[in-house]
Amino acid sequence: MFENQKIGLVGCGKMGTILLSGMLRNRLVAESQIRVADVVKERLEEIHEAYPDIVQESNQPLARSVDILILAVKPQNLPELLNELTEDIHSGQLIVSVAAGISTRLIEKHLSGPVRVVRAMPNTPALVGEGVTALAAGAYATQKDVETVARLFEAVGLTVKINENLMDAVTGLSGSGPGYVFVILEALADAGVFLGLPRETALKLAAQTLLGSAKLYLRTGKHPGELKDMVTSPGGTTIAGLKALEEGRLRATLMTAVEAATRRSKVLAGDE
Ligand SMILES: NC(=O)C1=CN([C@@H]2O[C@H](COP(=O)(O)OP(=O)(O)OC[C@H]3O[C@@H](n4cnc5c(N)ncnc54)[C@H](O)[C@@H]3O)[C@@H](O)[C@H]2O)C=CC1
Ligand SMILES: O=C(O)[C@@H]1CCC=N1
Repeated sequence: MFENQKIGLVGCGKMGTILLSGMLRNRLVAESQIRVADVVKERLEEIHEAYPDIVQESNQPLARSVDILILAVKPQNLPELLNELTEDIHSGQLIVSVAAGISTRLIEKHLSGPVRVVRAMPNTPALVGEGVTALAAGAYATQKDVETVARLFEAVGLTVKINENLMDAVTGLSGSGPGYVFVILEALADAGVFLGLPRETALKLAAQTLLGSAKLYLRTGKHPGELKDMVTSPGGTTIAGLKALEEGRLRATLMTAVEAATRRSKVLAGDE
């Protein structure tokens, strides 16, 4: 599908390189089809060591020469980058932005003429091919463009298509979600350690329990409440633990966390 297409990546930080390695691992594209740019020389040196056939260029010539341009700089750096690239990006290209909180409308406003923009919100489990990425089309992007971008992100996990007005909520839930899950993982392991388990064993038990439970949900499609009931014997151990979770307001706390991150995404967008 990407044969003969040139893919450009501006911003080779955490998310940019996760995507890069996923695309290459899955042989969606060859190294020689990729152009990368970053303002930090060390990042480019690391990429050259790992992928010697990837072409390195500065932002403007890169933006001019590629078919698909992925923008993976921090949201705070994106407006300035778009100003730099206004004259280079043209209507024949497909632009992909992973920046939290930056709308396709804002990106389109910085560009001259109608440019097809698709916004993506991936997450870090993409590093091991288990990410989830939400995709939304800008004003000029077609469903086919969204499908094209989905193919790229399927190299690093699942994809979902959404309306862009829900993108801040996605950012608060799955974009930021790995942060919450690692705190939960660490807390479960701490509990095991408190009760005498070796740290390594406790972490393995906790991590596989999270992974297995998530898979059980995804594979069976059963309601989470039903799966919870499956493990909860009357008068047993789980219900005692669940009561403590309710007393600690775990559900409300998680909902507040997602809400706070969503609000922050809106602030980054300048919506609040
Ligand atoms: N890290 C994460 O979990 C997720 C990040 N994102 C989004 O991905 C984007 C990148 O985030 P990270 O990779 O975490 O940040 P990062 O700081 O690791 O990477 C950003 C890279 O962009 C480079 N850069 C900055 N200004 C530049 C410019 N003008 N030209 C070329 N390169 C430039 C930096 O040197 C850096 O290597 C952000 O917009 C963020 O909102 C989206 C989903 C998840
Ligand atoms: O914390 C952040 O702003 C980025 C966006 C989603 C995940 N990490």
